[in-house]
Amino acid sequence: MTRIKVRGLCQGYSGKHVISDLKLDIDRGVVAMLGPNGAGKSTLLRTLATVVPPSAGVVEILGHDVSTARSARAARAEIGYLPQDFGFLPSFTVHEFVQYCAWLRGMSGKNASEAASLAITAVGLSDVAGLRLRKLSGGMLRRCGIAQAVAGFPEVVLLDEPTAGLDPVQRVEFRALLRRLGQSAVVVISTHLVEDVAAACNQVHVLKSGHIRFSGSPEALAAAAAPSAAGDTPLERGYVTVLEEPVAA
Ligand SMILES: Nc1ncnc2c1ncn2[C@@H]1O[C@H](COP(=O)(O)OP(=O)(O)OP(=O)(O)O)[C@@H](O)[C@H]1O
Repeated sequence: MTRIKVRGLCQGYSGKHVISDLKLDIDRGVVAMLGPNGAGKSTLLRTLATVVPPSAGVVEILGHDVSTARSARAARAEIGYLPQDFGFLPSFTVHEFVQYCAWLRGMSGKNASEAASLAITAVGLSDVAGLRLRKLSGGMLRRCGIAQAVAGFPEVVLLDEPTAGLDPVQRVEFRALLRRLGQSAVVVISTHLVEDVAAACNQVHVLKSGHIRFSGSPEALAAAAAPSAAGDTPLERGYVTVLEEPVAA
């Protein structure tokens, strides 16, 4: 089943489109939205998360067309979302916060509590589960944000720059978590980091100026590299090549 289906999506701010006529089908696995600053990655994830309705076009999440409030609500129960600017409640403990976010998605209190414990363990925060969020470091807060997105193992997980602020060991552990999640859920991450794509993603879409410039496997992106392209790895060179290719008129 196509769990995320996008057709003719336009999205923007103050009447100016930052995403134009975008088409996307995502069935399973870990999928990267890779692109430079301002490409429209966060705008796309926000739209998939049903935070904002599409300006034009169709977005279907698990078969729900999210343009109406009712079907957006139905989809939201199965979406875990980590926004780029992740707001948190400083006086909540880690466990209370993750449980609260799971409860907001419609889980009962007991199930939400169990789901929170599992998610907190998955991101390596069990030792600080009782600590208030205002006491956490930036990297720990980011992991708490990831925990709330994956609590209860929703079918669709959307993570906006999830590895920002993580140290190298946490990043490696997080990629392993992504691979585990991707076995049952659709996981979409936005990132600037080709290392994240190489280590954890089955599929990558390169986004530039609101258009998809490449869709395929990380291996196919590496294979697209021009011999003269800048970059330290084949994947970086493939990414740079795709970004620099002229757009067909
Ligand atoms: N709330 C907003 N109001 C007005 N313009 C916005 C808003 N959010 C984003 N934009 C603009 O939309 C464009 C796409 O931004 P977006 O944050 O989606 O890109 P991005 O690929 O996620 O970038 P980054 O990697 O820097 O986070 C940018 O030109 C940005 O300035």
